[in-house]
Amino acid sequence: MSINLSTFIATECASDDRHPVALYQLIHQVAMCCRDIAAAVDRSALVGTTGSAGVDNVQGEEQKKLDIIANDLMMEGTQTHTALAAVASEEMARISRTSQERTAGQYLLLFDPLDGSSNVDINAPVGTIFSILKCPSARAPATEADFLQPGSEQVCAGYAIYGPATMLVLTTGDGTHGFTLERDSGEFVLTHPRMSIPARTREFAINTANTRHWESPVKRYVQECMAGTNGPRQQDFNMRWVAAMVADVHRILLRGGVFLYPQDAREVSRFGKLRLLYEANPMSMLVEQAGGMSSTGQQRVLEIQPHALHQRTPVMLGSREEVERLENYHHHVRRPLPDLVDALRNLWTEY
Ligand SMILES: O=P(O)(O)OC[C@H]1O[C@](O)(COP(=O)(O)O)[C@@H](O)[C@@H]1O
Ligand SMILES: [Mg+2]
Ligand SMILES: [Mg+2]
Repeated sequence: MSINLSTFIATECASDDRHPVALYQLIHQVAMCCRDIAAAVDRSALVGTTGSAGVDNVQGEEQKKLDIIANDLMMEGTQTHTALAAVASEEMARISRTSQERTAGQYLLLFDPLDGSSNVDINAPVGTIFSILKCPSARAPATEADFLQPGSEQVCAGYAIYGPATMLVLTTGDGTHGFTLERDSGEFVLTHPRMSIPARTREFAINTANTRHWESPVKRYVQECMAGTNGPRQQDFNMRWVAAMVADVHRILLRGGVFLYPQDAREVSRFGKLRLLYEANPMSMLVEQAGGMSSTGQQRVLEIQPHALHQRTPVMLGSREEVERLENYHHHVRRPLPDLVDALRNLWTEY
């Protein structure tokens, strides 16, 4: 007998003494928003919603029409949820407080409404990434500072992938579970319980067009993979890059591999490309819950203390042995005054 998302949530909820029912209701609501976004992506070529919206977002990146539509669907679908105090999105400069009266035990929702949105116009996979945190201030209106919690504080992380099939993958800290949308019934059906990333892999994912901008540990790692059976790794590797983090991470959850978006010499002021709070943190929790690892090369992603809502970070995640190897390569390189360099870089990002 198949288990759908509602049944799964009811069962989890009944056996969970860590989280209240309200959290599971919120997760279900976010899943329904993802279902609406899947439908919007599905019909985009038919109704003229592919292409650029002609404006930039807060990150200075071009917004696609579907970035805005996906953001609106998430906002509209969650605004009235009583368990939600405030929302932060890649597409919004500031946080948005919900219309709910502030009560104790509410949550904060963070999301990247459409990840990999440049794939929309070529009918390649895109997705939605989300993260849920407890709101620390019980009575006062939620503030941006409330969102600046390390990823280890997340109570739920997940993504939806809009590919040949729509899937929802989520964790509340007890394994990573995948559901497939059955289009006729509109139900998410549990198809991938307790996903598990193999510790070893021979597949890596990185945008090699940026090779000349990487730091030496990443150059070394990729060169060794590319050297194949003739190199120090003595085995051939395969390379994949979908240019949508959801799709690359999804592949890793299903068959292993390692995904890298490292620090880039061109991006000193941005300290990596991917956003910590609504890309790197949720993906890191999902990967760790599936037995993998996630690191900046220097530290566990989930232990980074955020200082800004749209902060960026280097990310290396996936099969444990490969991420450990990457960390070792980074630890062998002496960085000049690393703390001072990081502090200056962070200040630059913030102002
Ligand atoms: O185009 P690049 O530099 O290869 O970057 C691809 C990366 O950028 C992202 O598309 C960023 O996500 P957004 O589309 O949400 O901005 C990741 O999903 C992906 O891994
Ligand atoms: Mg993204
Ligand atoms: Mg996006």
